[in-house]
Amino acid sequence: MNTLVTSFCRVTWFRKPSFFLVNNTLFRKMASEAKRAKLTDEERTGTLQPLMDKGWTMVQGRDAIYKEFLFKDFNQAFGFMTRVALKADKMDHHPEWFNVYNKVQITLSTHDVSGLSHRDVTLAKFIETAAGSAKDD
Ligand SMILES: C[C@H](O)[C@H](O)[C@H]1CNC2=NC(N)=NC(=O)C2=N1
Repeated sequence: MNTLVTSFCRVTWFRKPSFFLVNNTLFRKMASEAKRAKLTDEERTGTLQPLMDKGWTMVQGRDAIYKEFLFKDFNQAFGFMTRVALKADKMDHHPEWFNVYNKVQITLSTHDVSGLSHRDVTLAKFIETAAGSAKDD
């Protein structure tokens, strides 16, 4: 725990769980709840379109996104899944996925709000990067 005190403000930062107090107002928790709130219509246009351009599609009958990834072999696919799994656990946000040999099918949605949230967008962006680097394995 770290505390910074100036004449007008007192900031206390807790490492685990990571949140901070500014003049006794709890911040990180609010930010974390906002990340798990359902995306608004305005947020969807800005954040989902770049993912759709990369091949993500909306799941029929569900507020969720989906993409299939193909790799050279199982080794490459599993390397990719390992990177994603570590990130997902750090975020406390887990994908629904299915793997056979070199194929990984991924559905992202936020179960707590029964729909898409900022966490899905963050994880999808990470997945795109991880898929790119897995091809170098
Ligand atoms: C208790 C725990 O924080 C929740 O169950 C987390 C775990 N991982 C999760 N993953 C996903 N995709 N959606 C969630 O709402 C979610 N919630």
